[in-house]
Amino acid sequence: MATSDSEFNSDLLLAHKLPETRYTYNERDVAIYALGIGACGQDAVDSDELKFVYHRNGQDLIQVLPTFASLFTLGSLTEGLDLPGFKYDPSLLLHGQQYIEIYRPLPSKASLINKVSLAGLQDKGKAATLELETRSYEEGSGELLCMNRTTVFLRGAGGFSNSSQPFSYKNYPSNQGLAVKIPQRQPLTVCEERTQPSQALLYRLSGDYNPLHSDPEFAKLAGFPRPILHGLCTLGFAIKAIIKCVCKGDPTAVKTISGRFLTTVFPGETLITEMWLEGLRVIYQTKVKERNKTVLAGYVDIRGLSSSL
Ligand SMILES: CCCCCCC[C@@H](O)CC(=O)SCCNC(=O)CCNC(=O)[C@H](O)C(C)(C)COP(=O)(O)OP(=O)(O)OC[C@H]1O[C@@H](n2cnc3c(N)ncnc32)[C@H](O)[C@@H]1OP(=O)(O)O
Repeated sequence: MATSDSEFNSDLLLAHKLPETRYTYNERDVAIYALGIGACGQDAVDSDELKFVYHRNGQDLIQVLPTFASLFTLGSLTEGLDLPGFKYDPSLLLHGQQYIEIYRPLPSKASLINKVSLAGLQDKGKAATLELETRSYEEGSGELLCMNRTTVFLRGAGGFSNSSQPFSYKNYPSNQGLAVKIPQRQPLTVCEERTQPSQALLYRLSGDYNPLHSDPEFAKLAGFPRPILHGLCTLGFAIKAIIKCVCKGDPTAVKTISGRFLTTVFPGETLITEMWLEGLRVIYQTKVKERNKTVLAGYVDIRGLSSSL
């Protein structure tokens, strides 16, 4: 169905095939990512998190945090996505949600081929939400390693369809939603971690160079008093807390990750992640201590439970 709006053409948009992308990484990238989400940032370097940033020559391999998989989508959205039939201003883009399924433990180095497709587009009036699905296959074996579904919230890009029947396209099963109800009872466990004032400058070295996180002038034009933290950096802190507190430090215990970014985080703020267990699902929410605001909420499905819980 094509609408009368000259900017928006759903026929063109839905027929468009997004190009494959490639992502190659090694142990150095894995370590830089882990440092970017605060690994070894709170305790002395002999903490449990050393395995994410260092391994002795010839002994074991560096361990890969499951949220590292979110980087495989770099290149699809961060450099501005050209979609025929749909226009938006990339400087007003905010990361809205992230959903990740991990099918087998992430290797410490790999070369991946990403198949990218449009998973959703919604006209929210003042904004639009755009969802991209990325399936990452290991080059050579062709094995499917993981799937990411990235939702971006495009401020100012809504209102392109009939307001009495706003355009809504979703191309994935409804049971893969992100909706989460935070339990009313006390959390099972809570983890507090301070981000560094330089956190976004460190995190960006993993490949998301969006100036919203580093350039004060750009941040002001985008409506913020100063650069904000990458959503995926906040998500990385939260999931690392779950691995530490619920999964006994085992990053391979994580199967599925979902998170919705509710409010922006500023580098230097303290993140408090509260966790509840429901079967093999960890429901979590992350608050900024200094402003007492919930910034992220979601769930993590795990493969098994540690006996001490
Ligand atoms: C490696 C690949 C990377 C991918 C690219 C990412 C690039 C990065 O560099 C960019 C970033 O990291 S930006 C930083 C992280 N994100 C944020 O800080 C955003 C935080 N969230 C907000 O500010 C608000 O929730 C806000 C502004 C998002 C929405 O708040 P409101 O305007 O108040 O919206 P509201 O009126 O409550 O809802 C309107 C409709 O939108 C839906 N919605 C709300 N929040 C959403 C969110 N976070 N994600 C998806 N949808 C969302 C609501 O459900 C509502 O829809 P409906 O009317 O149908 O219920």
